[in-house]
Amino acid sequence: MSAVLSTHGLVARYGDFQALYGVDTELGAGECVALIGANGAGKSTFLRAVMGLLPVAREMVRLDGEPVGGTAPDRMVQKGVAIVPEGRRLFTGMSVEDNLRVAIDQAARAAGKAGARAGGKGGWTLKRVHDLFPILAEKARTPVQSLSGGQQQMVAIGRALLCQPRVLLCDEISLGLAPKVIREIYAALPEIRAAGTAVILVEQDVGLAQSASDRLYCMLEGRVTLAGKSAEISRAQIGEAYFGVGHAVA
Ligand SMILES: Nc1ncnc2c1ncn2[C@@H]1O[C@H](COP(=O)(O)OP(=O)(O)OP(=O)(O)O)[C@@H](O)[C@H]1O
Repeated sequence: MSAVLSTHGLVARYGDFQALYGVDTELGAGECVALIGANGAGKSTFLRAVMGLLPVAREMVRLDGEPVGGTAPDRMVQKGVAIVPEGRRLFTGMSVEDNLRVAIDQAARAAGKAGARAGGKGGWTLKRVHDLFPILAEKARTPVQSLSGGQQQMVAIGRALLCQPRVLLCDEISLGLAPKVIREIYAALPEIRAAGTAVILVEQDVGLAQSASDRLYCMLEGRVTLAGKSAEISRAQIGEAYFGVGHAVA
């Protein structure tokens, strides 16, 4: 597999506390990889470390083979990596459309063409985001804080897509949402991948993670304890990797 993104012995710390202990992963072009694991396993830390939100050594993260570890997040966006962060982090007080336009402007600046329409590799435009999540067109003028959690998540995903990513990092996009809304959001994944964007999904719902992904990694206490094709991994294997030997997932 030629990896679009890979990590090599990725180590991350919060001060004296070590949260990741040498994490090796690979993400193929257009692939969807799920990252599962119990609370505190290090999943969000992994995404933060990849995105340049935590200091890591250059060689520990590669994008198309180029060492990019520790590159500032705005530069990572320019290089084609976008994140849907835990908690969404929308610009409250701004409308749905203005939230999305921030990303369009950012992508245009990154492309060095002032005022250019979003025209990066993924070709994501406001219209395509509206096609993906029609409710965002209906609510274009609505302040984001008035939206439901699911609608806010759609804005967060749309905003990330408008950065024209080749790699999309999603942190717990189903958290706190109703099953119907989760299905709507996950239904967008095939189209995102069809646009050539590879996805890393951090997901607490193991069944959802497994069904949505090509491959998965399970983490426990800052280490990868299981890696393989999602369709081939058994619940017993996941149970052991998730909690340590001797446990099972329901
Ligand atoms: N800002 C921080 N400062 C110090 N320690 C942190 C910080 N953020 C996370 N940690 C610690 O790092 C470890 C990994 O946390 P992380 O948030 O990456 O886990 P996670 O797998 O994403 O779990 P969750 O599903 O709860 O978000 C945990 O022990 C957590 O307490």
